[in-house]
Amino acid sequence: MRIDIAAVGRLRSGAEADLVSDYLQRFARTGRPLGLPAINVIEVEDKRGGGPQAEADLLDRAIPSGSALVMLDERGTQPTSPEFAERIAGYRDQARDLCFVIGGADGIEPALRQRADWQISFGRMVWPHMLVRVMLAEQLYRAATILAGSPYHRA
Ligand SMILES: C[S@@+](CC[C@H](N)C(=O)[O-])C[C@H]1O[C@@H](n2cnc3c(N)ncnc32)[C@H](O)[C@@H]1O
Repeated sequence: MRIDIAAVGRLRSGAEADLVSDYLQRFARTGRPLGLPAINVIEVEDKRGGGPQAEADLLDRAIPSGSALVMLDERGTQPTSPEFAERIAGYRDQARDLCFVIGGADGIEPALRQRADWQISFGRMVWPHMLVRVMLAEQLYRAATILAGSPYHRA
């Protein structure tokens, strides 16, 4: 199994980059004994201002073929953290590669979005994509702690 996050935009050094790096390191440490691999972040950037279609083309080329696609979108379903963890464990148990997709300022192009195996939302409000990256990294770490039975997730 491999897990990737394919995201539009380059995350420069700063608070968000530090948080993403910290949560992904924690995920790697907690996930290893559970059979969960370290997560790769794939960044794509369209410097010509081609909008969602150009970003979709770049994402399409960057997404590892055969991966189950989990798209981050405010219109998606809102799983609880334990449901999210269970779903990740399910992909692991099927030895299915997994790629999370985060769009750019104008969102994920509709045809690409329709290819999603699962669309998940962090609420109906729109968040900046770099913050969504932090939130996703935290939820992935939380999922690993839930699967490990560790006390991080207290709910
Ligand atoms: C600034 S938002 C784009 C919003 C855009 N209006 C749209 O229609 O998708 C950039 C990206 O952040 C992610 N995002 C923003 N808010 C989100 C939310 N509430 N839940 C899940 N993902 C979100 C999505 O991947 C989105 O493509």
